Amino acid sequence: MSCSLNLRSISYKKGDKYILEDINFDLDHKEKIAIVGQNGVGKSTLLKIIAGLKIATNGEIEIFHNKIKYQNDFEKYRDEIGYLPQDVSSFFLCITVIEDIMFSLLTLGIKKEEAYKKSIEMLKRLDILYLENRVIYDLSGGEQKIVALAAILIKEPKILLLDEPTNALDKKSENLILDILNKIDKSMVIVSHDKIFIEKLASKVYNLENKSLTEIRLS
Ligand SMILES: Nc1ncnc2c1ncn2[C@@H]1O[C@H](COP(=O)(O)OP(=O)(O)OP(=O)(O)O)[C@@H](O)[C@H]1O
Repeated sequence: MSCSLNLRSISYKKGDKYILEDINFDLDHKEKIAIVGQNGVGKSTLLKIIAGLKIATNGEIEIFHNKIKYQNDFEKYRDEIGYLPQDVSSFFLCITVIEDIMFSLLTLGIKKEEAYKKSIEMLKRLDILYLENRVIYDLSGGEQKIVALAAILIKEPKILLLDEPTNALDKKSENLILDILNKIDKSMVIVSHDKIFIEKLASKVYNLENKSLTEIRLS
């Protein structure tokens, strides 16, 4: 089976306490899986380990069947992995919405005119064109979340790691995001407390409890 991600016996220790122990899962190409669990069980920590933002204490990660040995190895996959943090307030690098969305493309070497055109298309797709010239830090939490998602999606990463993509969103925005994510044929790991959202998006659901993952059925 061709996989985007393989996690083998991943553990993570904070101080003298294990937060995660012996975590294993495979994410097939274009598969969408969800991780649920109570507050503080380590869901965000696990996503950060996969994104290369935290180093596992033990265990092994493979990305596209390549073993990640050192944190630097994650650099090779920076453009392939789109990570949406739970709190996006420190996610942005530019002042206005359009600048931030374009920035992702300019760093990929795309010319300014083309980057602008694509960014406008993405804002339209996410129904936030009206935010184009707004200062990001003046936006609501929900608006910031959608802008962050736009900045990630525009780079067309092969793996999406989404931490609570719908918290702070109203029903209309949530449905729009659900529709967009359902249409994206990419591998995804979604952490969410929103069971209805997960049911409509993920083909597998794992519960994180007592430091380990168990596959569950929601209904
Ligand atoms: N920077 C940190 N310093 C100290 N402890 C931390 C830090 N980050 C996370 N933790 C602890 O690690 C544990 C797991 O946190 P994590 O944020 O991964 O949980 P979570 O399952 O994502 O929770 P939530 O559903 O509330 O977002 C918690 O006990 C938390 O207090």
